[in-house]
Amino acid sequence: MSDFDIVVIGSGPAGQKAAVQAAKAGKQVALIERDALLGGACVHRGTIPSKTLRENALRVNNMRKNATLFQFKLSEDLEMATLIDRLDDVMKSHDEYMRRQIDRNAIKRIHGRARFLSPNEVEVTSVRGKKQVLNTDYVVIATGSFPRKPEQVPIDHENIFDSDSVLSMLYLPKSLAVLGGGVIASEYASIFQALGVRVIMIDRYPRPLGFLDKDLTDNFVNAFQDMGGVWMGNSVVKKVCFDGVNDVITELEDGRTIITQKLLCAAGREANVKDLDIDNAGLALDERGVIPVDGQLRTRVPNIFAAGDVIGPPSLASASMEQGRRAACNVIGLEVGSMPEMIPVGIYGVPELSSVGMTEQEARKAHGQIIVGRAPFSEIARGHISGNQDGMLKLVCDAEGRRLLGVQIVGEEATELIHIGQMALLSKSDVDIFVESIFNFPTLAEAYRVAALAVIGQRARRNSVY
Ligand SMILES: Cc1cc2nc3c(=O)[nH]c(=O)nc-3n(C[C@H](O)[C@H](O)[C@H](O)COP(=O)(O)OP(=O)(O)OC[C@H]3O[C@@H](n4cnc5c(N)ncnc54)[C@H](O)[C@@H]3O)c2cc1C
Ligand SMILES: NC(=O)c1ccc[n+]([C@@H]2O[C@H](COP(=O)([O-])OP(=O)(O)OC[C@H]3O[C@@H](n4cnc5c(N)ncnc54)[C@H](O)[C@@H]3O)[C@@H](O)[C@H]2O)c1
Repeated sequence: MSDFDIVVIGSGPAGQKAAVQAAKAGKQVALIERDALLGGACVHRGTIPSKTLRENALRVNNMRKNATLFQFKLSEDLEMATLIDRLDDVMKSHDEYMRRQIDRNAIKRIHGRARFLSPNEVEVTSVRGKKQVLNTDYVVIATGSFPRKPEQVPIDHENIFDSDSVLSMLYLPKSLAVLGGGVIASEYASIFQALGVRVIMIDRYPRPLGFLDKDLTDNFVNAFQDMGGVWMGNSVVKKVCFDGVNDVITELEDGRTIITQKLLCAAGREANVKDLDIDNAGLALDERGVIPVDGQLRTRVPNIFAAGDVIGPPSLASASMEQGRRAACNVIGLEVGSMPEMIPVGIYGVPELSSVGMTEQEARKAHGQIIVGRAPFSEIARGHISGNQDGMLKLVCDAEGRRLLGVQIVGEEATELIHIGQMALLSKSDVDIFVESIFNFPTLAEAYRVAALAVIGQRARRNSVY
């Protein structure tokens, strides 16, 4: 007899949803978390902390933009704690809500470090060193990821930080080098720049966020540079060191040297299996360094499933939650099919960026001729009212100008607005739906209508030519 039907390791977005789904189906579930608080990287070191800092950065940015209305200057030596003042409350309320949810679903919550003894036995060691062994029919691994530490970057969490420690800085620095041009780097670089820090972003690629539509990344780089930030593309970091006094020295492979007060290293993440002894369960990482799974999220060991960052991209809280839920459904035998292919991306930089479906470049490659309609927020009444005129929404359509292929948005509310386009894409609607439907006014959603009219105008011109 097993102690549990399912043992879930990790209480981040993937583990939480897996445990709740399995318990709701009447299974005996244990959720193991090594941290004192529930929620994983998403709540404690990632999504929620960075977005809390961003809220204050947006306030500062808005004050600066409205300098004629307010006499505004950030105080010298501003403590980071002031800038993330709401974070403790946000994290505690999240932990409380998760605890209540776990308890009311009769999930056994166990705090301790889990490791496999065999495919059906998980040993948990508490902080006091007490060990217990859980026998289980199934396991869902949801242990997430941790920041990659490149050899040449000696992260000391005092001068040279990673994304786990960057918010533990005591004071807002005067200058910051950000190593990386991915999502974490772009979010933090633009947030700190909006707060008035002199930020230099360094990446080996020519532009940041290379997977996004070029219009969006151009807009992001321009906005970052307009705030005073420096983007250094095509630059490989060779060595980083603290000078022992005040500054961090970053040497590039081309011989250039950058001196800043602090450095944030955001050079990717690695699957977190350090303590799990996965080989005892018959598992191994693949060549990408993640736990490989099939379309049902099952590993090569039949009773073990995995979900979230530990299985690799897209490495998003949003996708991890759904993977967790689906992993549990597959364990139980509830029909859920495979994961949706169309996953939106939301980047909470300053400005905000969001994308779903094809970029303009991908669509041109796949379809040759396409029609693109743009709506600058400066042409939208709500943009004028709220002072959000810097954004843009772009609809990417097929050559006929009918079928929607993708939606790309930059500017405030981009991550919310994208879902309208996502629903249109999923329901395979023609672009005309945005013109034939009536939206609330004034809203930024009007941008869909304006961009659709631009597409329909080009379609009409094209048809009259042919
Ligand atoms: C700075 C930053 C910002 C981000 N912003 C966003 C965003 O805006 N939107 C978005 O969708 N995604 C965002 N992400 C990504 C998101 O945080 C992750 O995709 C998500 O947290 C992954 O969820 P998970 O459940 O797989 O793992 P995690 O959230 O990493 O949780 C894993 C849990 O497992 C526990 N654990 C690990 N090993 C063991 C063990 N041996 N025993 C017991 N417990 C263990 C850990 O303590 C942890 O609590 C961001 C990430 C970072 C770093
Ligand atoms: N809003 C969101 O959805 C959100 C926010 C943050 C993080 N995340 C997730 O977290 C994951 C990790 O993000 P990340 O930004 O750390 O990783 P990443 O892999 O996206 O980017 C790392 C970057 O570092 C650069 N780099 C590495 N070593 C270098 C060197 N020596 N010199 C110059 N450049 C170097 C790489 O070229 C790359 O562009 C992402 O996959 C993302 O899905 C999502």
